[in-house]
Amino acid sequence: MRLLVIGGAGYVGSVTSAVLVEAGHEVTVVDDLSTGHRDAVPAGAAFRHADVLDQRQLGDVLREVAAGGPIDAILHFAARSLVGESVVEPARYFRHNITTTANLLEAMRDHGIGTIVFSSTAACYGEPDATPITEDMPTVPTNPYGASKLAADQMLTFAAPAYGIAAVSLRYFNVAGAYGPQGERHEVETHLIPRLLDVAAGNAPEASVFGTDYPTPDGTAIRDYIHVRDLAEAHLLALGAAKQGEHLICNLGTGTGFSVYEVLEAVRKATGAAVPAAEKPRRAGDPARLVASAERARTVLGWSPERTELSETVADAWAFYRR
Ligand SMILES: NC(=O)c1ccc[n+]([C@@H]2O[C@H](COP(=O)([O-])OP(=O)(O)OC[C@H]3O[C@@H](n4cnc5c(N)ncnc54)[C@H](O)[C@@H]3O)[C@@H](O)[C@H]2O)c1
Ligand SMILES: O=c1ccn([C@@H]2O[C@H](COP(=O)(O)OP(=O)(O)O[C@H]3O[C@H](CO)[C@H](O)[C@H](O)[C@H]3O)[C@@H](O)[C@H]2O)c(=O)[nH]1
Repeated sequence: MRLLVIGGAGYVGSVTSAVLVEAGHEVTVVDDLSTGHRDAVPAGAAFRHADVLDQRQLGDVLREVAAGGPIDAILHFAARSLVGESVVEPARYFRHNITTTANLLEAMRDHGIGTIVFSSTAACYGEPDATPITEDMPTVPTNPYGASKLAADQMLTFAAPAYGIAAVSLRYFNVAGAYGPQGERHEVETHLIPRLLDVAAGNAPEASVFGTDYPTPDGTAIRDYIHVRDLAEAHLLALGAAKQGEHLICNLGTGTGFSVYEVLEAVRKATGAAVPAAEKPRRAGDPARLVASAERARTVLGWSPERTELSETVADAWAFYRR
């Protein structure tokens, strides 16, 4: 397939681009490098620098790429995705995450592009009453980031039949790990594993454990850490499963949760470093427990995660960090 990967210079987008290229697809990455890196784009993919918030820039890229042959599908990873920042800049988050999606959907209609795979998030569910989380549970986001992603999902639900396109939203839980030279490299890093690796490497003095009074066995928050390589495979399967006029939503997680203390232990083991950690108050808006049911992804996409050992995921992240 001829594919456009919007946001393919970022963490998840670069790993997925590498897997798509390996599978024999023709990939063009479109990215404004606002949080991504030019050198993260795999060698076998073409690159176009453009901001998809700007319809003119997007139109220029589409015309240029389509001149070489029809575009079969778009994978849309581009977003503002820092939960804490979204709480202080809600309008910016809504504008970015909704407008990028709206621009891409209208461009698909205008250029006859039939399929979109969208990066959605577990943050759409907010504070669920129960785990594992299935796609039919209530979506009540607790922060503007999750709300803006949910709004984009809803846009896809209406746009799929209206424009006759095939849409798939993949709701990632906590993405972790790396795939060779592609990994997590955010300038502003809020995610647990890379922050712990910073301490292990001596680049930060001490780790923070946000909240030790959650109703969980050890008092720290539980998350479902999905290996980025497994996540990338799901995008390949989603391209095959997408149906014209329909919007499919699938959770992607392992179905197993680990607490912050368990992740800290895994990082200490993988790195051999002491990783001193201080107990801090809860981070605003953090749910106690987010664990996916990936049953729908299993049955509809034929997907199942293969890298479910936390130790392996952390070891891959550490190997990338040390490069
Ligand atoms: N990392 C996670 O744990 C996680 C979890 C759930 C969902 N997600 C979603 O997955 C997607 C990818 O996340 P990530 O961690 O790889 O983020 P990232 O910031 O590493 O990647 C996003 C990429 O999009 C590019 N981009 C942003 N705005 C753009 C624009 N207007 N035009 C062109 N390019 C633009 C950035 O430069 C960057 O390369 C996001 O949509 C995020 O909301 C991530
Ligand atoms: O230094 C840290 C960083 C994080 N945490 C804790 O570790 C857990 C995981 O935090 P992350 O920041 O790694 O990830 P989140 O669970 O906040 O992820 C949320 O935000 C992500 C985007 O940033 C995704 O959208 C994801 O689906 C959504 O649940 C949370 O309990 C957090 O409080 C710490 O204790 N110390």
